Amino acid sequence: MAPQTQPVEQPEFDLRNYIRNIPDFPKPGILFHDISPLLRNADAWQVATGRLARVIAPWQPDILAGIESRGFLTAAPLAQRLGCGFVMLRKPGKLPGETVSLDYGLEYGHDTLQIQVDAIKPGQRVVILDDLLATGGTLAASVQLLRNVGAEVVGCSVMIELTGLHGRDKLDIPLHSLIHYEF
Ligand SMILES: O=P(O)(O)OC[C@H]1O[C@H](OP(=O)(O)OP(=O)(O)O)[C@H](O)[C@@H]1O
Ligand SMILES: Nc1ncnc2[nH]cnc12
Repeated sequence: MAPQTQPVEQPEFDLRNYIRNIPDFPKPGILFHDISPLLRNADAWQVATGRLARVIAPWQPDILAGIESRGFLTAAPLAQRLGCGFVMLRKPGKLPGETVSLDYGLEYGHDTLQIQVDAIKPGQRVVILDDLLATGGTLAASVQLLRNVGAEVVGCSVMIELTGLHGRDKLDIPLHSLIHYEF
């Protein structure tokens, strides 16, 4: 087996080359930004998580919260790397024990996220991670849900931001994104 090379962080390493853009998925008119090629390329994944770690570390979080399901992909390994705890924000009916829920509006319809009531100790500093910011409804609801259980939400980070949907306008905390598309 060839020795594993240490991926070097190069500013010119363009993560967009590892995002596959698929028209009309899951519905006509949606351009789906698929992160699967990035996840399966060891160098691209190292570069992406390294860049995320450098942004998140100065926020000095105690906890990284991942939004089901693609938010788990970055939140769990980064929590381990940064010495933080990892907390799950899940879709309804998945978490055992006492939970707190928040309903939020989507472009069409609504959705719900849940957290375990004892997931956060009062005042713990939390950074929220997800794969993608579109309308911002999911992240804005996550901020509120975490505040409802006592968190101090100090920032959020996504791999992809769709700037044309102005999701960041729904947030009152710093948002960092690695890659931008208009839609
Ligand atoms: O900014 P918004 O308009 O709220 O949309 C962004 C959300 O949509 C996707 O989640 P999805 O519900 O598809 O879940 P998944 O990660 O389980 O595929 C994505 O992973 C974000 O969580
Ligand atoms: N355009 C998009 N691509 C990938 N995931 C999404 N989640 C919401 N909108 C999305």
